[in-house]
Amino acid sequence: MRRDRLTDEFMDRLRDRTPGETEFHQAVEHVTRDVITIEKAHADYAAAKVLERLTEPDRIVSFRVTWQDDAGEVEVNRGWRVQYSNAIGPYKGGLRFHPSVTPSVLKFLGFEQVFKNALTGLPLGGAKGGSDFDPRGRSDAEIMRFCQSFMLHLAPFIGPNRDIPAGDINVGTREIGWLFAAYKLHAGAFAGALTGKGQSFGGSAVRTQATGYGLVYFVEAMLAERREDLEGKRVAISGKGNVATHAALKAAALGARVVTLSDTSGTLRAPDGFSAHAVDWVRARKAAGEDISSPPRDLGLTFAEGAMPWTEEAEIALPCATQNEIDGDMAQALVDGGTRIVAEGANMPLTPEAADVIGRSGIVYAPGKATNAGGVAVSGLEMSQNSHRRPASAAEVDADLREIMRRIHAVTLEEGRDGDRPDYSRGANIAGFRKVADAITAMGAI
Ligand SMILES: NC(=O)C1=CN([C@@H]2O[C@H](COP(=O)(O)OP(=O)(O)OC[C@H]3O[C@@H](n4cnc5c(N)ncnc54)[C@H](OP(=O)(O)O)[C@@H]3O)[C@@H](O)[C@H]2O)C=CC1
Ligand SMILES: O=C(O)CCC(=O)C(=O)O
Repeated sequence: MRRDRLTDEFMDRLRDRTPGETEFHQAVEHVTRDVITIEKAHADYAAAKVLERLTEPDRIVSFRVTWQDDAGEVEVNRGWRVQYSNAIGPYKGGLRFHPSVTPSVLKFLGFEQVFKNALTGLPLGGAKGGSDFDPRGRSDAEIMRFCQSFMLHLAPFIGPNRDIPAGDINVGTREIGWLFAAYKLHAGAFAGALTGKGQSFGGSAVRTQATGYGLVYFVEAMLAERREDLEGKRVAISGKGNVATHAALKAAALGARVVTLSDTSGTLRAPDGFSAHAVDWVRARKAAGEDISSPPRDLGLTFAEGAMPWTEEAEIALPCATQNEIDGDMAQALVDGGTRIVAEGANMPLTPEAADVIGRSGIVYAPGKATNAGGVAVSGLEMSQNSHRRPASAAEVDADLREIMRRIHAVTLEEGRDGDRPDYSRGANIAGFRKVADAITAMGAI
């Protein structure tokens, strides 16, 4: 990573204030290197101490979640909601249920969400929440009871004009249904305090697909800049969840050959490209809580235990699993394999070492805060539909999503033009920062 004295001093102060929060420091440093000189050059931003304010969440709600397992035993987990910034709109961002969830992880995700949501052009503040609850190996009834208890604790702090959670890792439409039912009981009212709802009770068409589709629309726009398209391109994707599988389906529909999907057990390879049928099989494994190690013969897939997708030759790489999934060695494998574009479906999938390797290579890199913003953008559209009490058709939402992703691409490119090779990362950081900074400075010191 580029080094500069101002950022190093800023980061030293942050690390002193927040010891041990490594994921949070990683996310903040990435943004700070691009925006600290913008803040210093802008007298209002500097006087308002925008960056210092943006490295402290508005508040963190922390709670105990007690629930009963199928054997009747009491289980205790921890839950949090990081309400990061509501400078440009109500708090908005997903809920993650995974044993790796900590306040540091949720602070990094909330921080990223602030800039991402600003880039959508919609009035959405940033937040993130979740629990260290591990749904793996739990029955449906146990997961439902956990969701109900989690929401009883969270409900007093959210609402349609206050904070609107949605899904993230291990929180899909099914969990949102259980969370929404508990919210509705608590509030004594039917209000759009969650997005990603089922379409029969206020959910938007295309929200489930939106992050993966949006990622591919962004890549389409990157290719169009070079007068290219997806036809015939080899695309390596990691993950087997919501984002990965919908990115795979959309990329294949636009003519690309998707050559990998993966989970924590290993990587599935499809030298001739995943068919929609093969992607459906992967989705079904995820829904059943099972790994992808035994694909049926007729799907044309081979499984490599413990392997990652990045040694497979591909022009385009879409990491869609989780943070820090690509380390320096895997980034080098991407460079050696001739990858030309890395666009992030996951939030912060590159370690700092991987970001350095890719930064020094000729790869064009686009960060998650721009490329995976399609999910939250359609959540914003769901909020509008709920307020108007008027659902939109799938065709309307998909067209809006594509247009929003094109606009995000245009804005990040405009701010990130750098010779022949666009710096989308710098563009996204600066464009997101300016929007939030303008709102913060306009509101004075409070
Ligand atoms: N859902 C959304 O709308 C949005 C999601 N994102 C981001 O996208 C990423 C994926 O989220 P989502 O698809 O919703 O989550 P899901 O829960 O649907 O899927 C996540 C999948 O990733 C796999 N995985 C986790 N770690 C690894 C790893 N190291 N290597 C390979 N596979 C791994 C898991 O495998 P296993 O089953 O083995 O654990 C799991 O199946 C996250 O970073 C999330 O924050 C960003 C914007 C919006
Ligand atoms: O739709 C939302 O509010 C959540 C999206 C999300 O969590 C994300 O963009 O990482």
